[in-house]
Amino acid sequence: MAQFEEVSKQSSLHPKPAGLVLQYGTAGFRTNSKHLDHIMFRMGLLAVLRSKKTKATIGIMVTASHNPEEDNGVKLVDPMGEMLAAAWESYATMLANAEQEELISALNEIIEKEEIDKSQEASEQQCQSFTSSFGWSSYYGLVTTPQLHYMVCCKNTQGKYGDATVEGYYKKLCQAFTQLIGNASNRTDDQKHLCVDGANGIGALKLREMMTHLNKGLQVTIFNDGSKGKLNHQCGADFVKVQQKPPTGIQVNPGDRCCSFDGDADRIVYYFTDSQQVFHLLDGDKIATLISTFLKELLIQAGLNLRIAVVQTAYANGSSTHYLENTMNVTVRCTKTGVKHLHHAALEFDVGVYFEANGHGTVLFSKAAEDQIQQLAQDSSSIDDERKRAALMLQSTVNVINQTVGDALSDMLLIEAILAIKGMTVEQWDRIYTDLPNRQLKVKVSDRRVIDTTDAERRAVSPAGLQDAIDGLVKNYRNARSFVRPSGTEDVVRVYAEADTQESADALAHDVSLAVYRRAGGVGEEPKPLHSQT
Ligand SMILES: CC(=O)N[C@H]1[C@@H](OP(=O)(O)O)O[C@H](CO)[C@@H](O)[C@@H]1O
Ligand SMILES: [Mg+2]
Repeated sequence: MAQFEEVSKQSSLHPKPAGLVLQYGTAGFRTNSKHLDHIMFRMGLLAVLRSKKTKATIGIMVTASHNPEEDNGVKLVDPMGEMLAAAWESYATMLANAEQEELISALNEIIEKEEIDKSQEASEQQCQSFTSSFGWSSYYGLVTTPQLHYMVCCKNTQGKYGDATVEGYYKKLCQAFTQLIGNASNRTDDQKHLCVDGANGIGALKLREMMTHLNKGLQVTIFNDGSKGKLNHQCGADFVKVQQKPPTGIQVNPGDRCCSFDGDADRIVYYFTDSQQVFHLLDGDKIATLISTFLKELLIQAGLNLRIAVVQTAYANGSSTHYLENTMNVTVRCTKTGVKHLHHAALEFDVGVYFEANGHGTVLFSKAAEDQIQQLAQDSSSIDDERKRAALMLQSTVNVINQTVGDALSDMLLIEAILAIKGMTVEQWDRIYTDLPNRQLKVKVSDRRVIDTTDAERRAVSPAGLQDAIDGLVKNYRNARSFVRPSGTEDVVRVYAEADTQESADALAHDVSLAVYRRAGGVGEEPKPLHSQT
């Protein structure tokens, strides 16, 4: 058929480097940008098929996220703004790795398996979309990843979620924020002030745009705004979380409230240094705790009987899980690493707060929850002032949140509003519970797939004996926990350990790294005791 000839011709202009094999991982394809030309072309093809299948607009995001500048990535966004459906991830991998001459049959295989309409009319449309720059319905240029997710959802819900423009996004979020902080008593300029590390990425530019809609409800100083530093280099949310220290390029005075975005602004972590110059990190777990506590209190005040839960991964600090379950009485679920797993689990509740410890997260409200909140907020009859006020705050909270995906800008507005309403300082927030000291390490092995895990990645089922070894090591420390899993985005095995002291956490992480090295085919030098490794 004509369109396939055209695809063949075009694809030869974007050849696949010989021998290159890539996998659509946790966050799409990601590698050095030099090797991604054919991937971009082929993901355009896949997006057309996905759009045909779902009869909806599909998003394509090109981003390095939290990775170094020379890396890049591409991922597709499904109709409601969620991550690409799992079955299609394997189609993406198949298309990406097909040799030039296999590309058409790979496309045909997808078309057949998914029963995509091949009628004449559909073929003509398909042909047009295949060949005319893949038929972009909108090209948004530079936006944050969550802004794209948001706009895809707006497009496919005929504007019910909001206007499918960046302007519409700012208006919706900022209006909700302004309404929310109407509930905060008079704040000083100091209390309104926040230092933001933009990771030299798109978040810095977009925050600056958003500020013009905020009407002085928040004052920010933006560091690492991309005017000189390199993307994610010694800065950004991932650096701050993993290194447990402030980014370079930011002036932090004791007590200043600071936050870092990652390069595409879908992650956020907060931090401050105290008067002793000690650094305190408020990561995804502390954020989930702050938000879920706020929501739970409002639900009680509003008299709404809705099921609220927090979804975490095995990387969540044990103290956060303990606090949520035992002090807050909130249901906690643990899923595998990767936002799509958390998102999926959060959908099972009326109010599902999900955060990875690294600061990627959001809140999902069920249709029933939104309806009940809305009804109560609009009820002008008999409900008392407290219930009404709580319902209105819940309504604004729903609107300030980007439910499609974790969003640094939206999360930041919500956190700032909660702190303002509660009159809470960053130190008070930090004192809600104390993190268990922890350590993350990486071990290189010849094939990380030899490690298979179960129980939301908390236990290794292979290679034989590894889990027993880990269990034995954990027993040597107090309040200790450790697990290992193959990374989905890097060619390493990740080791996590926590214990009562930093020394113990470091020692346990090292012990477990050695066990992985010895039992799972470690390559290179044996892991050395800590402080020589990061
Ligand atoms: C420990 C950790 O932070 N892992 C990250 C990282 O996945 P790995 O599979 O661990 O490489 O990148 C993912 C994509 O951004 C993110 O979802 C996940 O949380
Ligand atoms: Mg990111």
